[in-house]
Amino acid sequence: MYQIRTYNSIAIEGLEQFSRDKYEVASELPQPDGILVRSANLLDLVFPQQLTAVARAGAGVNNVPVERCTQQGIVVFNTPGANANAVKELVMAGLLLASRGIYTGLQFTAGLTEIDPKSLSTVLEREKKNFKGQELMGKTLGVVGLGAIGSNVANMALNMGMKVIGFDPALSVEAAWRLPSQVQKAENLQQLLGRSDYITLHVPAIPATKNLVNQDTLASFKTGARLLNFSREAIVNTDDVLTALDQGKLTSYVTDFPAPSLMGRQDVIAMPHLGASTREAESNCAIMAAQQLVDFIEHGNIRNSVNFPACELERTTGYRICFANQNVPKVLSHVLNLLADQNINVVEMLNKSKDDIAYNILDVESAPSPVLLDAIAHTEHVFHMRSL
Ligand SMILES: NC(=O)c1ccc[n+]([C@@H]2O[C@H](COP(=O)([O-])OP(=O)(O)OC[C@H]3O[C@@H](n4cnc5c(N)ncnc54)[C@H](O)[C@@H]3O)[C@@H](O)[C@H]2O)c1
Ligand SMILES: O=C(O)CC[C@@H](O)C(=O)O
Repeated sequence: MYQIRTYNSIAIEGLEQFSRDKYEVASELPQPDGILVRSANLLDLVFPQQLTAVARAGAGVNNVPVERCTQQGIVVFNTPGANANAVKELVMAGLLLASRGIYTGLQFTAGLTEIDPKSLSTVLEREKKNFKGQELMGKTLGVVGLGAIGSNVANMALNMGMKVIGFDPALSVEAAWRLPSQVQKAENLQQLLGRSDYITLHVPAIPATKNLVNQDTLASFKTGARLLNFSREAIVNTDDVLTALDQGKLTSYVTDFPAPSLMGRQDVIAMPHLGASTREAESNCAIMAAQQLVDFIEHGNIRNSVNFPACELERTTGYRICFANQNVPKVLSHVLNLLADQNINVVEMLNKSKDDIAYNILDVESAPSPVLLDAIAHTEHVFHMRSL
């Protein structure tokens, strides 16, 4: 039996991907083969010896120690795009909340519980001037990060009659194809910031994006701009945003990742990390993460890993050897020689690399002996090996 340890509540549709005759799935398992996680912080977790994979049911992997996983031969998966629509829809709500007096207006009407019913309509009509807003149509939205979410947001904004300008220095070819041609491409971040009435952030939390919005970049914002952060808290310097709000440089800040100092302000719309909290997104992410785990644990196939190369081979024989090694010459040829020395024929093989890591799947005609497997596992530069 394989063991899968869950670190958050995972949608049932995902858990159903693990057949009961092969898997034990629970939140308390000491020696898991795989981990399934959403936002739980694994940064300080000591990984058990036999752990081979961590699957993040979601996009951001800043809660997983990816580099340490790589060093230990642990494959980290995420689920690109699986919750993008859910986030896009909440960004749409965020744009409206930043534009109209919805939030303050709701607070006002909710406070009218004691009012004389006969005067209600008079009071509402008299006070509504306090909650006047502006329309989105014709305004410019700056989208920072044009991946799965950013490109969806760009599309949605165009459909709402906004102009859209985008910035993404590492846009993938796939994401570029998804992007509507009407999205203007900013040459740099400053150009985007200077032209946008609304700015929405859709970048990963990585060292390069830490404090992306800070005192200096805020200086490039249009006076009165509105900022939306559905990415991560670390991307924005909260103190600098508070100063910009106090000085009127920013009109409002909508965030799914509020810091304590933002609470209770009328110009901050703070949400409790709700971006991916829809039935559909939770189900999509859980199914995708679970299927990727199963395919890796049972067949060694790698799809949507953030630290290992994509490597998928349909099974051609009953004996499969998978191994990972530092991406240096002669490792694969050495392993092939070991197999040849034992008269083991390779029927199909795939070798892929990503940065410093190479990963190999070898389908062989006959069963490799434990001694041979041991020799492969101890080949110089090989740091992970499984016989499946
Ligand atoms: N609020 C939520 O619940 C929620 C849900 C999903 C994702 N997220 C966050 O949103 C982030 C983006 O998600 P995604 O699915 O669009 O990921 P993605 O990988 O598809 O897109 C991220 C894009 O950001 C770009 N990028 C990286 N650094 C950049 C920089 N300095 N400037 C501009 N662009 C840059 C990348 O090239 C990529 O195209 C995630 O990493 C996660 O932190 C939040
Ligand atoms: O699991 C969640 O609720 C949030 C996931 C989200 O932050 C992500 O990065 O995909």
